Order: sequence, then structure tokens, then C-alpha cells
Amino acid sequence: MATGNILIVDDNKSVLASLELLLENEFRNVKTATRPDQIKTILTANSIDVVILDMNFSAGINNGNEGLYWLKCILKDFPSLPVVMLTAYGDVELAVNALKNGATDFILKPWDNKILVEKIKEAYNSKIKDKGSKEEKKEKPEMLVGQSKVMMQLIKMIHKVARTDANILITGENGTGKDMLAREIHRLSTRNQRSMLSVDMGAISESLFESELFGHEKGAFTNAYDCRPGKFEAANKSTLFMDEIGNLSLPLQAKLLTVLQNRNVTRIGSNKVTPVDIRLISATNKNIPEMVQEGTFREDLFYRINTIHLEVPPLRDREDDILLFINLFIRRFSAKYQRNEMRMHDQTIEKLRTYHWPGNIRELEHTIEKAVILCEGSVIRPKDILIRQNWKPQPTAVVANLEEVEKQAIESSIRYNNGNLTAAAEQLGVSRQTLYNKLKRFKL
Ligand SMILES: Nc1ncnc2c1ncn2[C@@H]1O[C@H](COP(=O)(O)OP(=O)(O)OP(=O)(O)O)[C@@H](O)[C@H]1O
Repeated sequence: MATGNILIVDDNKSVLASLELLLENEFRNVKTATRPDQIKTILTANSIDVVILDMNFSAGINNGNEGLYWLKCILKDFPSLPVVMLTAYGDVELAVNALKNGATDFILKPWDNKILVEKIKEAYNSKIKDKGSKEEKKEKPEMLVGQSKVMMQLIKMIHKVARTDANILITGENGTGKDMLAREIHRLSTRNQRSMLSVDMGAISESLFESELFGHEKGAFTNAYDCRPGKFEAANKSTLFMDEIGNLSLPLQAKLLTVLQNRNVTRIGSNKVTPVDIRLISATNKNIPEMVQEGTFREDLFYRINTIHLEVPPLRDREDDILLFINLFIRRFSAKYQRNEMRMHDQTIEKLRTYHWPGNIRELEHTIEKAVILCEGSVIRPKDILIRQNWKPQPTAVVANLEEVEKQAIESSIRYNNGNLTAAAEQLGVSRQTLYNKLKRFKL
């Protein structure tokens, strides 16, 4: 089935008509415009995959400058959009100039139909590939391994398993770097030529689960205007990272298990079975064996995703790494906020080193970002660090009464979940409303 939306911009109406006729058999939708000043409006309102842009618009001006001007305008607002230039006056210099300025390709008028279609298809495919890799690359800084013994062992282990196809389950508290570790495993794997695909199982609603993961055909349900591959198909020959796998309901666990067992998917609305070759990495902050005992996680699914189990340690168990993280984040945020030569006062380092870090590396990262923003001089002092320094996990044996135990459990859970009351309520096994009532009663 044809996919892809093409926009052709040329002031010559007969050129537009013949290109439209040629391309509408090959692509889902072909739009045309005679004036380049319409481009931005069209691109903003439509999901265009490739633009075919004429080099010359004003009669009598054939040096291509106008085309180059509009090419730059398009790429400024839509940097990953392929633009194929079209001109009757193309010479090598003009072609090179357009390519240097970011054009994807170049077609000479009069064109050869077959070559033109091929070039536009190539441009479209380059966008689809590029989209995946850019999405994964954006704002994904490199992983700091550190020097703590526990991390060294973990890294040794991932070097051993990365190049196999074994399914991996990564567990660890929130913010310990599970997502980052999954990326590192993919980077070290034989599948690293393709981008890793991630799916947050906690964020997918029951109704969208199948279409997101297995894909759908056009018209398969209301709003299915388009056929779309799911994450499994998109991750073919690569790695699929399923984050928050512990949040899947039992019916969805059953659907997932079927696909993992059969290694093929069927899009909604289709009978065609498509084999998929994926390496699966899953992550959770939940205790899955405990969930299996309670009957909230399927044992057979657990064994399928858990060929190798990696536990990422909490930051408080990586004391040797804290200083390295502090330096990394100071450098990163000083550069981001253009604060030159910022450094930590010794007492600040001590404050950071002795804190319990319930939100782990993410909390440390945010704490340092805030400190860099708030600090007025170039030395970050303890007062710039906004954490509750004197908090330590309390042994429950020393508390006076049941109410006190309850209060401490609530405080600790809210801290553990970085202030997320829904997550805290879930962890405590009470409703959100009950948690609110208790917060009010204990004046927390
Ligand atoms: N080894 C590391 N080097 C550099 N930054 C790290 C490292 N580990 C974690 N971080 C940073 O800490 C933050 C949290 O990391 P990440 O999202 O991987 O944790 P997570 O365990 O997957 O969290 P969650 O359980 O909440 O999904 C990110 O901003 C990440 O960039």
C-alpha cells in the first residue's frame, strides 16, 4: 500500500500537473503549490515526507538563488525533511551548491519518469530511517561507568552478554540509569547499526497497546486513517526496549507473551503474519518475582524476558562514583547555562556525598542543575543545594507508635517516588484519596 506525502512546488502549472499524475500512483498523497511562500503553511498543516522544489520561480531569473533561499527556509523550520531540487537549468555547480545547503537530491528537467520516482522514493526512505535514529539520538548523553566495584562487575557482565541475543531484564530503583544501561547494551551489540526502539509500557493505554506494538491497517478502527507498523516491526533486526514492564496488566501480558513466543506479529485489521527478529531488553523498578508470587505478573512471561538479569545499584551504594557524577553534571550544566568555571565547595561535596539519594542519579542531576542556575558566584555552596540533608532511612524499631510508623512510611515513599503521589499511593497500597487524607491528618 502506498505511503508518503509529497509536496511539489513549481510555478509551472503543467509541470505540477504531470508530476502529480506520475507520483499519485506511487505515494499516498501528492500536494502542489505554485508559490514558494505557501510552503511553510502547507508544511505546518500537513505531515509532508518529501518536498520537490523548483530552483527558479521569478520569470527570467535562472541562477537558482531563489530555490536555494527557499531550501534554507524549509530546512530551518524542518531540518530533517528531505528536499529534492528540480531545475531545467541544472549544472554541476548548482547541484553541488544545493546539496551543500542540505538538499537531499537533484533532478534535471526534462526528467526521466523512472529515475524521478526512484529518487523520490529514496528520499522518502531516507527520511523514515533518519527519523528513527534522530529520535533516539536526541539528548542522549554518554553513559558514565564510574569506578565503584558494583558498577565494574555490572559493566563486565554487559560486555559479556551484549553481543548475544539473550533477553535481558534490568531492575533497579527509579533514576538509577536502567534506560541508559539498555542503550549501552544496544551500542555494544551486533544490532547497533539500527536504532534501538523504546516503548514505555506504563504509558500505553490498554486500548492502544495492540496498535502501538503490533501496528494496524488503514480503516482497522476509527481514526486508523493510515496503515502503520507497530514497534515490534519497526525494531526488526534491532533492539526493542520495554520500559516499566512491571506496569502491564495481566491481559496485556498474555498478548505480549504470545508475540514473544511466536516471534511474529499480525497488524490489527490484517491476516498477514510478519516474522520479527528483535532483541528484547525490559526494565522495571518493581520486584517481579514478588509480583509472580502475588499473581500479578505471569511466571511464563517473567522467564521469557529474564534470560539475563541485571540489577542496577542505587546511587547510595556507589559512593565511589558520586564525585565523578558531580563533576560530570557541573561540566554539563555550566556549559548549558553558560556559567564559566563553576566548582563545588568542599562542604558542598560532603553534603552531596552523605545524602541518601532516594531519586538516585536523576535526583543528583536535577539537584546540580538547580544549583548551577541558583548559584550567584562561581563556587557552589551548601546553601545552593536544595536537599533534605538530614534525612536517613529510619529503623522502624525505634519509633514510638503505629501512627509514627505510618507517617514515616508515607514520607519515605513520597521521597522515594520523587514527590509523585500516585506512585507513592500505589507503593503504599492505598488509594490516592486515602494518601491525601493521611497527608492532611499528619500535616505532611
Ligand atoms: N551512568 C550514567 N551516566 C550519566 N548519566 C546517567 C547515568 N545513569 C543515569 N544517568 C542520568 O540519570 C537520569 C536517569 O537515568 P535513566 O532514565 O536511565 O534511569 P532509569 O533507571 O531508567 O529511571 P526510571 O526508573 O525512572 O525510568 C537520566 O537523565 C540519565 O541521563
